[in-house]
Amino acid sequence: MQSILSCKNVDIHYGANHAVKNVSMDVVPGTVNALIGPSGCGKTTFLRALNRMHDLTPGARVTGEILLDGENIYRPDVDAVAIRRRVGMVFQKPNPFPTMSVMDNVVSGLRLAGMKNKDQLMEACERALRQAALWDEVKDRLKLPGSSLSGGQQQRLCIARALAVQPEILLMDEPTSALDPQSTARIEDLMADLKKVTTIIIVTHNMQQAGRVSDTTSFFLNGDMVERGPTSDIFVSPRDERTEAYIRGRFG
Ligand SMILES: Nc1ncnc2c1ncn2[C@@H]1O[C@H](COP(=O)(O)OP(=O)(O)OP(=O)(O)O)[C@@H](O)[C@H]1O
Repeated sequence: MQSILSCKNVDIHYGANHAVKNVSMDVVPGTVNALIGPSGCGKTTFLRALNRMHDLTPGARVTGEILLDGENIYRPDVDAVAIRRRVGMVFQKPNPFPTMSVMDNVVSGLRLAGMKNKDQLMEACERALRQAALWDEVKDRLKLPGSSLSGGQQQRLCIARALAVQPEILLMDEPTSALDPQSTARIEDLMADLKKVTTIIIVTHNMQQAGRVSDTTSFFLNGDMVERGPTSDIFVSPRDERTEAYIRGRFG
């Protein structure tokens, strides 16, 4: 199957620190792809390169090619804001706009893109909240501030906000690390449905989570992508002894 995202020889530096080294990977549409590895190995740095978030990081430099539907997202004439609409992001800590209502949070990206029609906005809001498995809990509270929801609901609100603009890819940076086990389980359950509408790349510290939710797993160490493959292969029969040592809990 044709890749939706193709990374070729990607290097990322912060000044003299070579944080990601010559990483290549192809991502198939409609899959969940986990990035795992010990703290500081470059997972988040790599993830943030995939929607040009490093444009906003002083001293960060990305080289190599990152092709979205065959188009290099770093070409000088490509608009980073347009890329971030096509490649959405959910962060570690839920970050809804605190004073905006639930509905305004969800449709904020659509409003920025120029959508004004109230019926269309409402329709898009309901669709995104349903996709994020939050509609039933908030349908009577759409006018309350986003900050009035629980932590787990706020994270699903952020997922809905990211989904509202119908991104081709959703980047998730440890999306459950600030949540309790029950909220974590809800988001993990949600991912199987989300891949029907988008393609997911998720950074996780939690190997059990990677095993539960992902189709492919990539193991990073010291900025190198040591090994990548179907999640079952990586966890059952890794080819590289460093992957094996990590997944057996011998370091990290
Ligand atoms: N904004 C930054 N400026 C300078 N160096 C950075 C910056 N962000 C990360 N680094 C460095 O880049 C390397 C990779 O960090 P990164 O956050 O990508 O690792 P990680 O695998 O996501 O770690 P963790 O699992 O702890 O989040 C580390 O050496 C880190 O100190």
